[in-house]
Amino acid sequence: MRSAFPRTALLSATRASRFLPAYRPAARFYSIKAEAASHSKQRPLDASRLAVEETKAPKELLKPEDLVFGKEFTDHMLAIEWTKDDGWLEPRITPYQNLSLDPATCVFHYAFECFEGMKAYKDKNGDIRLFRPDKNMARLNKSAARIALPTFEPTALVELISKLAKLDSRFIPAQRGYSLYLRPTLIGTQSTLGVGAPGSALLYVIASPVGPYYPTGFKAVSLEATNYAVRAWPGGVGDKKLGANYAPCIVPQQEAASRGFQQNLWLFGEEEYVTEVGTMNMFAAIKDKVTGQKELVTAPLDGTILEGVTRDSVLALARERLAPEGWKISERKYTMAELAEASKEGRLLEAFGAGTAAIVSPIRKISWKGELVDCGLKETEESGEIALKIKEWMEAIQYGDIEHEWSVKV
Ligand SMILES: Cc1ncc(COP(=O)(O)O)c(C=O)c1O
Repeated sequence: MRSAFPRTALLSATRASRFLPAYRPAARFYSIKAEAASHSKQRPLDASRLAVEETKAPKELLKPEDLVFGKEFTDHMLAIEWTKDDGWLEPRITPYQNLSLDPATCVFHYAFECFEGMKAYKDKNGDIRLFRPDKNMARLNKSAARIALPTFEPTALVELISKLAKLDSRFIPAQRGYSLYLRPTLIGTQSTLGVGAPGSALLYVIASPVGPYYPTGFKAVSLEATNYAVRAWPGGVGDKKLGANYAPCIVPQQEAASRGFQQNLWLFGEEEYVTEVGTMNMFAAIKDKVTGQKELVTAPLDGTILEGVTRDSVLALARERLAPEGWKISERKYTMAELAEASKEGRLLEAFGAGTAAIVSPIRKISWKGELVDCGLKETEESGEIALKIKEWMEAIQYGDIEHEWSVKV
């Protein structure tokens, strides 16, 4: 494979000797003394210090149609250690490899972990593009700050991720619908059972080539509204992308699946506000009972939903392109009862989830309190008009068919 890097960026022999078969975080050398040390010497994340060790055993590429989400990983990974004493150490791109962590490492005990999900796309000229990476960086920093992990310079991490995406670009099939899913992950690595702010951390990024979410076109999903468990609450951490938010969601998801529903819909409070669909933000297109005004509505950022990058993009595109056609675009609280009433009266035009993985995921029915709320699709339809339009608009930007400030060529 041709190097995407100038020779000068390659590791010198002495630096290379620091590479062990697995990462051995500086955490194990972290001492109590370090805790008392001043923060003044902390170095910021600096992309210019990147050291690259290219793999000597490039993986065989799978056929695009055989890709399964999150199962295959590229040849390389990016890793940057942080210590309270020194700040961010030298970023490294190395062959994809195991981590080596002490069993007492705080991430395993107290869930010092946050992550991001973002994608790199190959455009028609073969150039690699990231979609709104600044948004993912901002969210990762917010998540990190909430759980006492270090924050970083967003532009430096985008630069480093860009280098990883470029180096492993052969893994991104050129066909439409394919992309490279990037998973920046930040963990506390201090080895201690004491509960406190980690004195060391590891920020790493792995990359997984992925195919279209709906290889044969949209397939509308049916949901089960969950009102016996709560995903997030005001003042909690449901608006941060912490690993700890995800494991508790699996049982309600399994419950929904056991009754034949593909996803669960998270409701909140006695009012049963609609919040999120599984791991997507939720949108509904409703006609007003009195005025007939068409409204695209999604829950507000009140701490009970994740601040989705797709949600923000859908809102921006809708405000730009649907509002002039007479649509009202709203971020407001709405309830399951409101959806059920609109459905009964034929005013629920369509509903869909929105997230990085699928862009939009049309919804056919929602099971709620023993009734099936119809979300406006005809038997023969798998998507409503708005969801379809939004998917097309988003893809045109992501794949660089049109130049747009959201699509960052690396
Ligand atoms: C809980 C939750 N909500 C919403 C989203 C959608 O966010 P985004 O559009 O940034 O992918 C995700 C996906 O990451 C999620 O995990």
